Amino acid sequence: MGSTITLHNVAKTYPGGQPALRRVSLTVAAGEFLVLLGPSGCGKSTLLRMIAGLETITEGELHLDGTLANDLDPSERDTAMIFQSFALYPNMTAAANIAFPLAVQKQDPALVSQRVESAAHALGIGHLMNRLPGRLSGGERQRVAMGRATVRRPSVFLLDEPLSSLDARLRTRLRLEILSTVRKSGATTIYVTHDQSEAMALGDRVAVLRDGILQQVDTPRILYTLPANAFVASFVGTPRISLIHGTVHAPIDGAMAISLGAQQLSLPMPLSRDHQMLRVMQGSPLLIGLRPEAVRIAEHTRATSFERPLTGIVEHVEFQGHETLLHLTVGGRPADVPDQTVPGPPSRPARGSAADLARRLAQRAAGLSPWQRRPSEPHHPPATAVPTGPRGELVVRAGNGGFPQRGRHLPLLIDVRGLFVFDARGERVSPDPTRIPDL
Ligand SMILES: Nc1ncnc2c1ncn2[C@@H]1O[C@H](COP(=O)(O)OP(=O)(O)OP(=O)(O)O)[C@@H](O)[C@H]1O
Repeated sequence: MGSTITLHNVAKTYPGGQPALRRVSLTVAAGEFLVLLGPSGCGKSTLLRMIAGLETITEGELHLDGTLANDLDPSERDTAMIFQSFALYPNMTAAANIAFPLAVQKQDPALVSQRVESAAHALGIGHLMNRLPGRLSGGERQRVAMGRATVRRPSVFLLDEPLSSLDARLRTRLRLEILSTVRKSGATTIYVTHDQSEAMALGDRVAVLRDGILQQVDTPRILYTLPANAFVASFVGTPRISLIHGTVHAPIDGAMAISLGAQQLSLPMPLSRDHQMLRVMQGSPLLIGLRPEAVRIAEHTRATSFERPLTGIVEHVEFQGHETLLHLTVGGRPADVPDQTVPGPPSRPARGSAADLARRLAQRAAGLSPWQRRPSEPHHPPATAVPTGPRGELVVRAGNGGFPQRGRHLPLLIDVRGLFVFDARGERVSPDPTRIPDL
């Protein structure tokens, strides 16, 4: 059975260096498959190596099954670690390599050969058992390495980009084999990768790291649908979410709208609770996030009650084989993910009834002087308007209606229920904000 791994405010600073990890708190349940995801240098390997006992912990506590493990020797932790470049013993056959950890423990030879056989069978390498590593392909060697790690039946598997040196097809196949092998063993697994599609495919939950700070730990579905911030939103999902600078227009006596620069999206009435909250963001710089599935290419007359019209100009056509992506100019300014800020305590929990929120919003609106109120503006320009601004800031999937030429004007419909709104720090304010700003 797998161990529970608990990190409590764990930090790491290498001698003479910047902090590689800052106060990371995380619990991995027994038997869970957790993926650590983040860009190069964000601290993934450091965290894994600290759990394995290969790196000291500067601050904080690591518990394995409830026991403080900061100072335990690696051999006392019952973990097995697999690296990208896992070295096999070159002069030993695949079978001897797999058997090695048990041979060192002087286990009963009958048990050893039974375990080796079962590991080889599970990994589909039974026919390679008499070969030396030099006569195996990269993928076969990695399977032997997996066999060597699983044969001891550890409580915890720590996998550090084990497949990144393999080609895409083999990677996809082997990751399924890894998943099934560790699932069968019941061990707790932490799998490091910078490949978001691998993370989404494998993880029961995915922990996203950036600059040594844990951004979010959630199931792949929640990471995608409710990213905590613009960094997570842009790191997870292919094609990447389009982020555009925007503002909220909230006239007292008119419909609320989100401005994307040259064009606007009016919000459906009655306003949803999420959209009501956006009223208080009026005047603040925001990042508007649109995933391709919130946008369709269709005549404006075909809009449903949740869709709003926009016009885009085709800037670039990207053929991907299984799909074609269009990069469109809509007259907005593309936004970068804001720089990392160390998360502080929430300013105010986003709880409270919708009625309470509405009352506070009404109070705020009543306090505005007339010159602060904006006249209502048209919600979108005529379809013929040519947006200006930087190029190709909105990425959408081309439908089956052929691939439009560069420069062509396309009618778009945006499902405003699929809008993401982030504040200037990059934190999500819609949908379902994790904090609400002071009114
Ligand atoms: N032994 C070391 N001494 C000093 N600094 C180190 C050491 N190992 C890592 N670092 C630094 O700590 C930070 C985190 O490194 P780490 O290897 O954990 O990142 P990573 O997310 O695993 O990166 P990658 O995906 O490129 O392997 C980086 O800034 C790195 O330069």
